[in-house]
Amino acid sequence: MALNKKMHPRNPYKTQPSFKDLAVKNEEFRLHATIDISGKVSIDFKKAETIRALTRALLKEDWNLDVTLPKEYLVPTVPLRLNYILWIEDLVAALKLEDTGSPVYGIDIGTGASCIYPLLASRKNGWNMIGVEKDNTCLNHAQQNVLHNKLESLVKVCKNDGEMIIDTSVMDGAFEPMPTYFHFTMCNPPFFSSEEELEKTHKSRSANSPRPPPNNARTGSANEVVVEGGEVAFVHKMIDDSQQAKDKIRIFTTMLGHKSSVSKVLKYLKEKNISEIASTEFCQGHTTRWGIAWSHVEKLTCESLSADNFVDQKKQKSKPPVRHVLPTSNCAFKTFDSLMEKVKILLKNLDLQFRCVIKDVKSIGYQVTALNNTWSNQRRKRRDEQRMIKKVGQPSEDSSSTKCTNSQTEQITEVPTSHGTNSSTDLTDEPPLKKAKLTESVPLLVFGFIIREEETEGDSNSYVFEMSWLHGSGGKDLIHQVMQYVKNNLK
Ligand SMILES: C[S@@+](CC[C@H](N)C(=O)[O-])C[C@H]1O[C@@H](n2cnc3c(N)ncnc32)[C@H](O)[C@@H]1O
Repeated sequence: MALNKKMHPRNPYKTQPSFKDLAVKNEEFRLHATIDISGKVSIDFKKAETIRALTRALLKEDWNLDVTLPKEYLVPTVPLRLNYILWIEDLVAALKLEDTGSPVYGIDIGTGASCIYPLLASRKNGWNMIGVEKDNTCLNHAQQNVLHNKLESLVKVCKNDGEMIIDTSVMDGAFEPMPTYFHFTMCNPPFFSSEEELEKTHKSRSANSPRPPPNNARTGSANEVVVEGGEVAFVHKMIDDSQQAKDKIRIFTTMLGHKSSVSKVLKYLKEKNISEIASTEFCQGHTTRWGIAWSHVEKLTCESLSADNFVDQKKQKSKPPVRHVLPTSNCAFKTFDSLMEKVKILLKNLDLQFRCVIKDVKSIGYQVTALNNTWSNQRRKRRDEQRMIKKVGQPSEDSSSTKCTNSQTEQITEVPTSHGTNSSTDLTDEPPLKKAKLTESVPLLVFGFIIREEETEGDSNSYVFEMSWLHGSGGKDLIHQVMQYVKNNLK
């Protein structure tokens, strides 16, 4: 799996998984792995069985999902599926749909035999998902996969046998209580218009094509990947259907398999007077896919949903993250858990909204939102505060600006934060996200913040901090300031 740097910043497979570790942990995968004389473990991506074993192993070992992938059916690649889910996380977060306090509800159109998107989205984020499927065999397998992984309270599988691709009747009674609306739809549509096109695409890339032959074995039945008119016709129909579903679903999204389809779909959205549009690329290894999102919510003024802005966002994302490496030997926090407690205190002190998006034993990733700049001029604010204390003889009521030095953080655990009722004595609780209307102004800064412990040569490990700008009115340079604040307060 040649993975590249253009993956979503929070995609855990940005760093190629160790096949050696996977082979040690997972017996089924081990049977497909070979080890060379230098001890390097590799696999043959041209064999469908091997791809299947790899996907099953990653789902099992990284996501605790035991998924049956029937022969002759599409084998989903996990890094790509995550790239799509992570993008939806960004859309949901940037639109503040989550902030209404209700759980997230989504619909996966054409969920396939694996039911991969609902399983991953519910396991990873606790989202409530409906997987819709037309093909009976896929439907049965999808249902079994949900039951086998005990996710039936979060994932419902529904048959679609009507003409509509987006049919809101699947929402009726799926969840109790019924949500007022669903947050999003997602779809990996059949890409091809005929079996000939499918064959041609595959062959043209293997013989005299200037493009290199596909690295991976082809998987999937014609039923799954072929539809009349191909993906463009399928998505156009989905756009038409979305008009009728606009009161019940906030964002509609789809993946596209051909670059040439992107401009056609964007043009169609414009023709339908849909102005709230976003697009992105999903990059993983040698394969690129495209994502399109649209919304019918009127006056949905969120810059992350505008196509132009999204292009900028993409450019920003491809820039390397701001990084800080701190050897554990130079750090007061000797365990990863104690460091994380400290980081959370720092984020809370700055009044930043944050939610965990990836978690592992030695790594954690947050999406962080700043509505205001609370990190600049901390020293001056502290001096003013001290002067006030001396003058009045007691701390001022707004003590939030005094919460930033190491010496004070231990007391902070007893001090109510400016979230009002949220006294942060329990540091494991993340602050609740503030309620916001969809039309509320754009945040100053939204960034991904990954902290992990890395093995380094010698006696001590290092803590690595990475901040990746996502969007926000203040521009990307602000993350340097936030990183500086974190550095200053971790000494
Ligand atoms: C390319 S596969 C995607 C499977 C899975 N979501 C994945 O990403 O691996 C497309 C799926 O959509 C299903 N499908 C095609 N038309 C559909 C429709 N109108 N409604 C629901 N599912 C449909 C196919 O049966 C197939 O399982």
